[in-house]
Amino acid sequence: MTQKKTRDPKKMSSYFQYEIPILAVVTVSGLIYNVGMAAGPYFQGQLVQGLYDLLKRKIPSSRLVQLALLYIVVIALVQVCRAVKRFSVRIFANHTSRRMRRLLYNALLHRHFGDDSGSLMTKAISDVDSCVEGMRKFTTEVFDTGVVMIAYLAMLLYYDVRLTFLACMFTPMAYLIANILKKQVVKANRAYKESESTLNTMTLDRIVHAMTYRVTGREQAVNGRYEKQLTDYEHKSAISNIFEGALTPLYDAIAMFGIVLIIYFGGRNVLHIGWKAWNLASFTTFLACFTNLATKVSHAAKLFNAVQKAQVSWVRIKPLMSDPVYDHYQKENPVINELAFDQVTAYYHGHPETAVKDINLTAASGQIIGITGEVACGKSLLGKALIREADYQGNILINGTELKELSPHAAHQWITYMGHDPMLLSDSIKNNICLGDDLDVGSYLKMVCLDEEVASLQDGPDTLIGNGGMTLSGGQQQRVALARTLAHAKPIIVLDDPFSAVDQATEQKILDQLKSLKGHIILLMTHRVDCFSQLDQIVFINDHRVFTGNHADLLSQNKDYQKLIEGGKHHA
Ligand SMILES: Nc1ncnc2c1ncn2[C@@H]1O[C@H](COP(=O)(O)OP(=O)(O)OP(=O)(O)O)[C@@H](O)[C@H]1O
Repeated sequence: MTQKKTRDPKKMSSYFQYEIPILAVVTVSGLIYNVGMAAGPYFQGQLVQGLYDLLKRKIPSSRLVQLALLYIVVIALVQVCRAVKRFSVRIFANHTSRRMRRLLYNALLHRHFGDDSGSLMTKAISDVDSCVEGMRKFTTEVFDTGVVMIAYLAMLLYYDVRLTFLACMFTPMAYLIANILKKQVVKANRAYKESESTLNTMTLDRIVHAMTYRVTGREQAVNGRYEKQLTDYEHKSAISNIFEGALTPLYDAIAMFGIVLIIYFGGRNVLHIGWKAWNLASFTTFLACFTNLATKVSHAAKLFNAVQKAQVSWVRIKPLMSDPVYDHYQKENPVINELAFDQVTAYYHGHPETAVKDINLTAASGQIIGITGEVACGKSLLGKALIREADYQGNILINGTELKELSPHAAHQWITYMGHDPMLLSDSIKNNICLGDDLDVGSYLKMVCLDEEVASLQDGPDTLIGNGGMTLSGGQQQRVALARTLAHAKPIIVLDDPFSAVDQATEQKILDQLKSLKGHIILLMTHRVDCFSQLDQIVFINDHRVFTGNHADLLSQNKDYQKLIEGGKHHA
């Protein structure tokens, strides 16, 4: 799929720039809606005046009905614009959320964050949500607060300049107080977010290491620490909520003082002893406009809170938003003709004792290579050498080019890797597979025989799977990870033990799907050797050495391989 390159993902303005067309719709509908909102007080005033005139028999009742109908039509139009605006803002937020998530997933795919990547990403995703929510509120409130306030203010000034200034004096006062309290709101929110984050980490740690803590007698100490953190979290969340919840009514109350002045001076205007000569309509319109304006002041404070919250989250995700590696990829995957290992000796960095020697293999497009051997013989090592997480001597050649001569970005165009740990995100099944791309998730679920199981879930592919995919079984987690790998498959696919948690019948079905893939070389590291007779070549690692050939030849020539196969069959 094509995705426009993010200009500077570390700048928040870039995310607005991308959505200029939809923001244009927001602007037009937002302006009509909010300027139209000022029509409400105008019509209310006219209706009050009309009612008064009707009672005094100055106008016929049909005139009032006409006015009421016109009011309904105008309000209906304004509401249509409101719906269009809200819908467009949602689209803007969805696009932005997708773009940010995509960058995060990209960072996950291409950068090493240690073993904690899954939970790091899960926290980052929740930050993206708060950040986008802040951007959405900002975009909404620019119109619903900013524009509408200008419209109301213009109306007030039109009716009585002096009274407008007098009554509106209290509005800047509310802002001033909001500004003074700003630091406290941010501080309380930051403390709350930090406490929440620590609690999340501790919860995860408590679940993951529950057994270890129990066995080593540390369970009580851990529980104690956890309870303490929970109390801290409750305390900080309460303070943060008090700041957020209590401030709005305070701003409202201050801003509403102006009403007293309007009733007094406006009353004088109606009695024709004030600054202006008003009728009932003017008084009602002025009062309604002011009340609406004052209410909007509190929205401005809300907007400020939302932006502050978004900023806290943005600061945390910003470092992850850089380097959109995806954008360096070519649109089409390159074509693989041959992958060759030529006299390769591979070993983990700084651990020559792990070396596996004599790796010689030439694989062609469309082949599946089975890699096996005893436990801890170095099967993963071969895949790790390909993604440069392990060292090697000799040559690994992709279409004749030495792997070490390729830049990390270029190398990434060639290889997709699925390791032991599925590293699933606390997100939906669909998002875990698509990682922000527009893909037909159904076809990938089918490839890994997960389509029926997912269809039976209440939300189907949109089902949320919890941290690390904990609401799924081990086999399901493995198949979601495999679907993700296949959904982003490059010409060389490395699958390290992808079937360890699935039954043999399912394994066979998935293997049939893998066999039907065109244009790939698949390296399949596995202990499960029953399918080996169906594979194109076998790499057998034994005692730090590698033997390559087809299954039948190895079986007849290599006694250790024979033993392994017999053992495998025995265990199957
Ligand atoms: N990052 C590492 N650094 C150093 N040594 C490692 C590292 N990872 C694994 N090893 C060691 O290297 C050897 C080969 O490990 P590797 O995981 O490649 O084997 P494997 O055949 O894939 O294992 P398994 O049968 O468990 O899948 C083992 O002795 C292991 O302890």
